[in-house]
Amino acid sequence: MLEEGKAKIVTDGVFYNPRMKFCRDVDVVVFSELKAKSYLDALAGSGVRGIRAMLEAGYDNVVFNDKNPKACEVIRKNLEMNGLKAEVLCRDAVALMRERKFDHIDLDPFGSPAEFIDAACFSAKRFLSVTATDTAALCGSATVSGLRKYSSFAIKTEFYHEIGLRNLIGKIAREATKYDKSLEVLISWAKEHYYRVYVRFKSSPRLAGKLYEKIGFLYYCKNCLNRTWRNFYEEPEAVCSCGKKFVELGPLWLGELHLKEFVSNLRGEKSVEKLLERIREEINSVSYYNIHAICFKLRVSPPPLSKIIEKLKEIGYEASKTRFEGANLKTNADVEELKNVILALQ
Ligand SMILES: C[S@@+](CC[C@H](N)C(=O)[O-])C[C@H]1O[C@@H](n2cnc3c(N)ncnc32)[C@H](O)[C@@H]1O
Repeated sequence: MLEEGKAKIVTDGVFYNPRMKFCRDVDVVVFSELKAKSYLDALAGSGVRGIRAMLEAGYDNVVFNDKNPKACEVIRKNLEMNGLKAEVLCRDAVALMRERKFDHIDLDPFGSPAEFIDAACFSAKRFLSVTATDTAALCGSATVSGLRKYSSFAIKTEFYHEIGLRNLIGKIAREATKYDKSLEVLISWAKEHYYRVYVRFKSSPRLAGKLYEKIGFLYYCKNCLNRTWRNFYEEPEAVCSCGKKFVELGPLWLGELHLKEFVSNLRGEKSVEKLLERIREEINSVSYYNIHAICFKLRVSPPPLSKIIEKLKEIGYEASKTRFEGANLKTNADVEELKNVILALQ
């Protein structure tokens, strides 16, 4: 028997990844704030996510689903062991989500969530939370997989984590609008081998059309590392100010990666709070700069990140660390201004 949070679980050979504990720790903090009226753990495995939602986030109308009969047997055992009662279904998740609606749906698949997103956007009344572990397809390392799964073009850049997260949200947003749903991103993050996104839907054909002001293309210059972005209603950009052609990445989500008011209300234990703090600090900008990549171009050694941020702020720009792992910063200064700051710090 294992213990995770307040849950006691057995796995009996059914999938359970202890490395995802942190993800579920954040879940209980986020779910407590959502207070959903019904919840579908669509790809439940051992049921640990839904069980923790019941024990730690006050969720009481929970449906567990997994197409693997062995998983369903384990979920029933785990519910009983934790003194809980809930409906357990052994269905194909897509078929189930086409038949029934839920206030909150969680998708936590093996690899890509792509095949489930359409039905989840149809079925989820208010909230959808999604994990993706096919980071190569999302972030541009596997361009053709990204096209196949997400109908979005990406190449490997030095800000690939953000491309991956924006690619995933972009897919959810595009699938939602055909059901006349708009969305806002409550919180999202990238860690190790996965991305995690929580969105809130709003039904409105007008707002669904307006959502394309937050979906579009990022233009990236491999020569000088400049980037800019345009939404679907704006004229595309072809050439960088350095004279080289831009590479066009997308469609991607260009909107906020979290909702300030929502994140400011969340409180977690130490490691969760560390992530929340980084998210709260991060300024709103579509892509981060990786300091090592810029210094490599400039053939200089990287100054401390905090010094660059301090200097940018001193001369009137916004600047912050990011939620993404690595020597990254966000700023409203353009790449040439950032390069000047780095050179001045040598
Ligand atoms: C990554 S595991 C879920 C892990 C679990 N959510 C957790 O937090 O530990 C994915 C689960 O999805 C189930 N699954 C895969 N395809 C499915 C489908 N089309 N419908 C329902 N369940 C499916 C698998 O049997 C597997 O148990």
